[in-house]
Amino acid sequence: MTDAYIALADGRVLEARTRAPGRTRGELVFTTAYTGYEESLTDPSYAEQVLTFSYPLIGNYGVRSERFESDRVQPRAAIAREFTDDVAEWLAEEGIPAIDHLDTRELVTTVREEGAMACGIAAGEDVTPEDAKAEMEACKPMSDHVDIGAGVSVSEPTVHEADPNGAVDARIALLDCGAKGSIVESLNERGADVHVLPYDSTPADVEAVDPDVLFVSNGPGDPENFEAAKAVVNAFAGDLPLAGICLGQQIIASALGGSTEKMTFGHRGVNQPVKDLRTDRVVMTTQNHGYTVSDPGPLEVTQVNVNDDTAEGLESEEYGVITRQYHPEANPGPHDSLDFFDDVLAMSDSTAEVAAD
Ligand SMILES: NC(=O)CC[C@H](N)C(=O)O
Repeated sequence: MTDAYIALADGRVLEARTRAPGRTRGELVFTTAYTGYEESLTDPSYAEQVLTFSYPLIGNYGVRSERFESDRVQPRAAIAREFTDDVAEWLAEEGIPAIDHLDTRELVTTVREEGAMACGIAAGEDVTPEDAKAEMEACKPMSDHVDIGAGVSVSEPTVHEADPNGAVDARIALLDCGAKGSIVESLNERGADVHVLPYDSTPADVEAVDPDVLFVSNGPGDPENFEAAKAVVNAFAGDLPLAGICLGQQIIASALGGSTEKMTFGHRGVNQPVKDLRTDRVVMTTQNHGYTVSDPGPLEVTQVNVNDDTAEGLESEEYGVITRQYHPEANPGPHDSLDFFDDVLAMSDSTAEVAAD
């Protein structure tokens, strides 16, 4: 039954079935992840996007909040060939439109060829193709969401205490530009206290924490719009070890004089091959990004994507920087690169002291 429409920026309108009603708009992207739909749907990096799953059946092992990466569903809408009732009910409760029974292969091929694009969705009783088109026409380009961090960051500093059995003793200031919960957990379980700070914190706010490492999180939107975070990175570069994941890598590179650019359709999935240029070792990684570092500035590109050679890891001994474009914390996806967190904590003085004891 057709009771839903998706209008694409290329002028087409596709018919679908409503699984959760509503009207909305966003940047149409796809993930090839075949597992981890709860984690993906709660990843704050998907804010202002409409997420299409290329894997055809989404929801076949239920919905459990233990697997959530934040406290709500983050994309503006979700699309699959088929959603189970569990997922459809969850999305409906959250007020997130969901549609299925459309040819998602066609949608994914379109995005691969034409790039991530504006779309509009109208789902539910009495909607028309014109409703979907009106939503699409009101959709802003991602770079116009200049204050996107405000919707996904903590509003007050929040402390997540270390697991007392963790191997290290360190304090991390995590600039929360839309952080996934697993990043905090990965640091806590190794023994680091994590002070989560608002995305627009000042250098003085970071100073107040007196951290061993400044960590810039993942997050949605165009990295060039995170002016406050770039200023914080600049204030501490060379004085404090710096680490970043995804948006964090982009912000750190840009702050230190490099640059970023938008990719055609980005990398979203759980089997992106990344090669470490120093060891020639390739690991499978989880990814979710639409921008990339095009110029690393003073940082060295230490890891690249095997498919398209884009920068996956940046480091600098001089500045004390280690960043990743992919998601070492996994969730969803492979655990092959969890040692990133050990490498980050090895940069902190207190780790060195503990190790020397
Ligand atoms: N997962 C992320 O941190 C994404 C970073 C950035 N918003 C991008 O799309 O490239």
